[in-house]
Amino acid sequence: MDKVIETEALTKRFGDFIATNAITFEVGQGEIFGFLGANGAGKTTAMRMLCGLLKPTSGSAKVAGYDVASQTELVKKNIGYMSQKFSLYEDLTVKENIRFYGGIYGLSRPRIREKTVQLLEKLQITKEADQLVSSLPLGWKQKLAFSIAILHDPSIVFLDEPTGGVDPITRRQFWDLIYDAAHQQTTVFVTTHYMDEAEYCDRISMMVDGRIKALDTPRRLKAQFGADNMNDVFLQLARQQPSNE
Ligand SMILES: Nc1ncnc2c1ncn2[C@@H]1O[C@H](COP(=O)(O)OP(=O)(O)OP(=O)(O)O)[C@@H](O)[C@H]1O
Repeated sequence: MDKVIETEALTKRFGDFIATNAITFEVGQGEIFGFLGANGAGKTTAMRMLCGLLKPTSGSAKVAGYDVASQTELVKKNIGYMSQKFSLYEDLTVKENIRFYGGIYGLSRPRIREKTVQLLEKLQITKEADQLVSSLPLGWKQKLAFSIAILHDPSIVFLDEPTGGVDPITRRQFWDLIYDAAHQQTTVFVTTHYMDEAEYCDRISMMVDGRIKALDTPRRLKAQFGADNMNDVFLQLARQQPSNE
């Protein structure tokens, strides 16, 4: 398995507070890696470091082969990122958003045109191409934001709670797009609060108070914790006493 993310004791402190505490893990090419934890567990902080947006206090990480502290521009070029408040421009049309981000990612005009047609067809929104993004339902915006995050064919895409606020069917459709990307060998690194989504991941890490407390396939985690579902695994981990390691 080619590794596209490798971290070694990656740590972020804010003053005396340790938001991400010496996390070490690897993610392979084409893997769907779920990054789970309660609110405030340190997921967004870790993800921002991996995207080259936040300098680690100590430890190290390589993403797509580049060091996240010293090669931030190369990291950013090789990843896609969809934040919780995904970054589409509401006052631009669907097509204008695609064109805008295609330009930011450095795609040529013909390539942007080609990608636009493909994307609109895939999402079945060709008719809506000239509508303002603000007029689209939330689930469509999420799918559009994801498709735009991978417009430049990055080797990894980071998704920070990409499906918040939509129903299970719409979430399921979103995950079809994730599977497609993974089949094309794009690595998907995803945080979520939804435990049904956790089941869709190849492997999952569970973070508690800045540390990774468990990391494995959903099936093995359930076996390890004697749990029927991921929610149960999550609750068991969250209930454990803080350790003094
Ligand atoms: N810039 C900052 N300065 C100080 N503390 C911060 C800063 N950014 C995050 N924190 C703290 O670090 C902790 C981890 O935050 P983080 O956003 O990484 O958690 P999270 O697991 O992503 O949570 P959520 O699911 O709510 O997004 C929180 O207690 C947060 O208040």
